[in-house]
Amino acid sequence: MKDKIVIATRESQLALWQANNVKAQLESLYPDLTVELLGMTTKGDQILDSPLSKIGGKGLFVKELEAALLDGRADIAVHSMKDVPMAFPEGLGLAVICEREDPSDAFVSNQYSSLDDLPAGAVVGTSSLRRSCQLKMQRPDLIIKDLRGNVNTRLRKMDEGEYDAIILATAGLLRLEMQERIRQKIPAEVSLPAGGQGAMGIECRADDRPTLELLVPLQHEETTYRVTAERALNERLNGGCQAPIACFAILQQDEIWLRGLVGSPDGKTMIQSDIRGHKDNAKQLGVTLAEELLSRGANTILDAIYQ
Ligand SMILES: NCc1[nH]cc(CCC(=O)O)c1CC(=O)O
Repeated sequence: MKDKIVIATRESQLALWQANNVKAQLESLYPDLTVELLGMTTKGDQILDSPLSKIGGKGLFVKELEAALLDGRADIAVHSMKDVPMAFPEGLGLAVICEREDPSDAFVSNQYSSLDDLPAGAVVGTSSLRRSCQLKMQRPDLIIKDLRGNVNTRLRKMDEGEYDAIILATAGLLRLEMQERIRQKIPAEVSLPAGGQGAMGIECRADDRPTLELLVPLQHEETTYRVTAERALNERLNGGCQAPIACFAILQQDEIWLRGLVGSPDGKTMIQSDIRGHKDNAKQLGVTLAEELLSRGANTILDAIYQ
C-alpha cells in the first residue's frame, strides 16, 4: 500500500481546484495517505498571444504533466477530459473518469441575459472553433472575437469592455464558485458541448498497480460510458478540443444517446447526426457516428482545417 501520492497539476485556479478535489477525495478514502500537489506551467499556459487553433498540437496543456509522471516526480495528473488527447504516451494511461459536473456551455454577460437577448453586431468572445461555428450558424449577425487565457483572465477581459458576452464551460464556473456569472446555461440543442466537457480524468503510469488500486473508488460508471462514446467519436475524427467538433452522450437506462456535429469555421455548413445503442457498445457508437459524419462531408471540413 502506498503512503504518498504526488499530483502533477497546472497552476490555473481551475486546475488547482480539480487537483485539490481529487486530493480531498483520496484523503477522505485513505486517512493514512499523504497527498501532495506539484504545480507546473505548460506550453498552453505560456503562449497566450495566438489563437489556440493556430498553435495547434494536441495536448498543449498536458505534455509537461506527463513528463513528470514518466520520470517519477509525480504519480497522477488530474485533467479536464475535454483537454486530454486520445492517445497516451508509452507507459501512461487513463486510470479513471470521475463524476461529471454540468457539461453545458454557459452564456456570460454583464448586460444581456441570454444569447437571444444579444442585439445584432454584439461582440462575443470565445477561442473555441466548436463554440464559434455553432454561434455563427445560429446568429450570423454576431461578431465572434478570439478570447484566450484562463477563466479569470477571460472574465476580466469581458469586464473591461472588450466583449459584450463570452461563452465558458459551466463546469469551470461552478467549480470556481462563480455561479452568479452564469446568465444562461446554453441548451445542448443550441451549443453542443465538447467531448468530455465537465468531466475530470486521472492519468497515471500504466504499470503502477498500487496507484491504480487507490483510484478505483473515484471512477464514475455513468460518466465513463458517456465520455467513452464521446472520445471514440473524437478519436475517429482525429479531433482535439481545438477542432470544430461537438459531441454529447447521455445515458437513458442502458441506452446511450450520442449526438455529434462538425461545423465549418465560417458557420455556413454544419453536419450533424445522432445514434442510439447499448452502453456496452459505447466505443463503437462513437466510431459509427463519426463515420456517418465523415461520409456526409465532415471529412472535407476537417481536411481544410488540419492541413
Ligand atoms: N478549454 C479549457 C477548459 N478545459 C476545461 C474547462 C472547463 C471545465 C471542464 O470542461 O471540465 C475549460 C474552460 C472552458 O472551456 O471554459
